[in-house]
Amino acid sequence: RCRVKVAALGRVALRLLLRRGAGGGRVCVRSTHSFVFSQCTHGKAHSVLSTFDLYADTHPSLCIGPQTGEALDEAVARARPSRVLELGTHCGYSSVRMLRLLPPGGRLVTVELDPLTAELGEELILVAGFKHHQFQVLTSSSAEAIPALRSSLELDPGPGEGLDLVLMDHDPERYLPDLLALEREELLCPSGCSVLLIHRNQGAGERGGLGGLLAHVRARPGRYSVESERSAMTEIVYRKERSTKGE
Ligand SMILES: C[S@@+](CC[C@H](N)C(=O)[O-])C[C@H]1O[C@@H](n2cnc3c(N)ncnc32)[C@H](O)[C@@H]1O
Repeated sequence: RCRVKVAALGRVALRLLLRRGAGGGRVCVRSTHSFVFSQCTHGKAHSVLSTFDLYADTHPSLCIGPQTGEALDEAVARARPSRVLELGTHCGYSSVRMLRLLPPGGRLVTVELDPLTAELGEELILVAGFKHHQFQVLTSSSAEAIPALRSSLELDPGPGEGLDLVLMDHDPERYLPDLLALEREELLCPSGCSVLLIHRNQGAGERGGLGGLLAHVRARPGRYSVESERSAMTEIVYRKERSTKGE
């Protein structure tokens, strides 16, 4: 009876260890960076991405991963953006995913609050083969970065041109205030801007920060439409040039 109890305890301990290793433990930016840096083929974006995925198979990770990554690839292919803003760089996984799909002359500005994460993320984007004329990492909160974005994006003053795509994967409580700030600063391209919102917890779409944003969007059908909702990503499209009756 004692052997059976010890074996059962062993199984519980193993399950806890595995759960902690694959998802329940703490995300370590340094460990993610050093694994990807040392295991990938430098200069190859696809190798950097698959090495991130390999790491996430056995370690806690905040990267969007391959499934949401595919939904992101499709949204980028549809929008064919030249100017992209990402809020929440982390280690650069989604930055690399988007950069590899941008046309020549395309540019990504990615914003990361934590200085160490921003530094390590920037290094992995360079390791993937991208150059500083293609991307810029801004070490700042989204709230501070947005009012200063016009110069980083090399946009002319005033409306007319702007961001073609925005990926929000930072803090869901900031999704609505940051969208409002992007509108206020006239940074969203008036002829169409895809705004991609990552929601990691199932059902979170209708709660908390993302819920507030979707309520704002649905209340303004002349300006926004919800394009798709799949694989933990909701895509909305902003357009200012069509009829804005009642706004
Ligand atoms: C979930 S991770 C982003 C993962 C990334 N999109 C990927 O797939 O690799 C969120 C990141 O946003 C950063 N962050 C959180 N709040 C932020 C804010 N207000 N402004 C800028 N970055 C923020 C965090 O430090 C973290 O690195």
